[in-house]
Amino acid sequence: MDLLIKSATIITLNSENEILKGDILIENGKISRISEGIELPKEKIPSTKVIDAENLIALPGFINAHTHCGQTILRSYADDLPLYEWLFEKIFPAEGRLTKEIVYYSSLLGIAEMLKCGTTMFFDMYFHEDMTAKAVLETGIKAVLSRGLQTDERQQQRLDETKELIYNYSSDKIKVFFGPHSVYTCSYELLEKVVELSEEFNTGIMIHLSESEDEVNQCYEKYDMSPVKLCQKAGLFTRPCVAAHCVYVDDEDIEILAENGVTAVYNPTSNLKLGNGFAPVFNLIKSGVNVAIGTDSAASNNNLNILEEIHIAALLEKGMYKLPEILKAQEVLKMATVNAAASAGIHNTGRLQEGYSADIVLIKADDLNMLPCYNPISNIVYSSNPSNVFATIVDGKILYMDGKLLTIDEESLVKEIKSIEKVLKESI
Ligand SMILES: CSC[C@H]1O[C@@H](n2cnc3c(O)ncnc32)[C@H](O)[C@@H]1O
Ligand SMILES: [Zn+2]
Repeated sequence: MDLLIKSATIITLNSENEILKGDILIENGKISRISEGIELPKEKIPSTKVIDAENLIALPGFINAHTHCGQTILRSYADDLPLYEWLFEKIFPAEGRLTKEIVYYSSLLGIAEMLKCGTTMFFDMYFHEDMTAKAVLETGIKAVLSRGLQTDERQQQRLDETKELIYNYSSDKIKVFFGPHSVYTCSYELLEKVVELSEEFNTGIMIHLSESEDEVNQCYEKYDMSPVKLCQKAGLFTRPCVAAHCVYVDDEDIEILAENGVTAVYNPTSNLKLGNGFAPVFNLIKSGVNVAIGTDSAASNNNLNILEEIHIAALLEKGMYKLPEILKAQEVLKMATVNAAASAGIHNTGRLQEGYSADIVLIKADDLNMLPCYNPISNIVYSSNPSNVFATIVDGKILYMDGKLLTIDEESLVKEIKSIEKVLKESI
């Protein structure tokens, strides 16, 4: 069914602060027209659903540029720990117990939460990633997926799984990237191999990069250079590269990221919760680095609420520099939309523009916490929460509307998650 969104307040993100009042016509999953007073021809009326958006704000769907959807099942399993203790002593051993079936339901749980927050696409790194792909296709959300890679006796198997993902799932909905986990879990040779393969398969790379002080110190000890320089040396930045965290990057690192068109993904909550500190977001942007925004996983955040991430991102920088104008609301909104799409070379989403995919979030503008509205962009960044999300639309299909998930059976998902929780409580 086609869609006509009538009389919306439209944040296009096409140009600085462009806000229109008008209609959006969606045909065959694409935005075919944005204009005032669109009238449907008679023959189109039966096949077009009309949404009265007089009290709604329409903007590009949010893109969560770094998460681990299959890890949602470990929410609140290991909290208040530093990164390496959290990862090596708690998370990796627990992940050994996660079956394909668990990762499937965990992915559904993560996707359900993201849809309720207005997310239309996410970047993911995990294992049993074919199960995340299955959940993506069933629910209708979009994703850039990667099988996490590490150096050990199963390194080749993980590379083979990445190739299988590419063969089996690459489509309009799913892009597959190579996902070397980090410089501390991957050998230099593996990093080089990933570059070679990403060239061969004409795809990109996502990696955790310079997340903690320990990572950087160990990298200097082992390689006598920073993680950013090591990745550059291995050739990672000759490919489209999405680097999560980038907390401990010095001026030379930032220049390298900017010159090579690397996207840095800001994960403020995860960085705070794991005690890793604050990424130099202002310096990154000022130096020309493309910055996107991500929640990281529900095991380190502990939610997948991109609206909260946007809010925290906008506030942190102001407080750190004691400069409220340093990171404006519109800039943060771009990180969660346009910039993220650009990071994967996807040029038909992240904006509301004719010809683009209809990946749209509709936000209620007349909820109490959204009133009054002198500036819709400010209200979204500083005032909104997931209860204000009215609809999440991907490729013109409504996946969430008025409190209901339309492609996920929420009741049976809750039952499945509770029974998995029971099993995991006894085994991890
Ligand atoms: C091998 S699949 C991906 C792997 O990444 C782990 N992970 C999740 N969050 C983080 C983080 O912030 N830093 C490093 N690694 C992280 C996840 O548990 C999976 O094992
Ligand atoms: Zn991560």
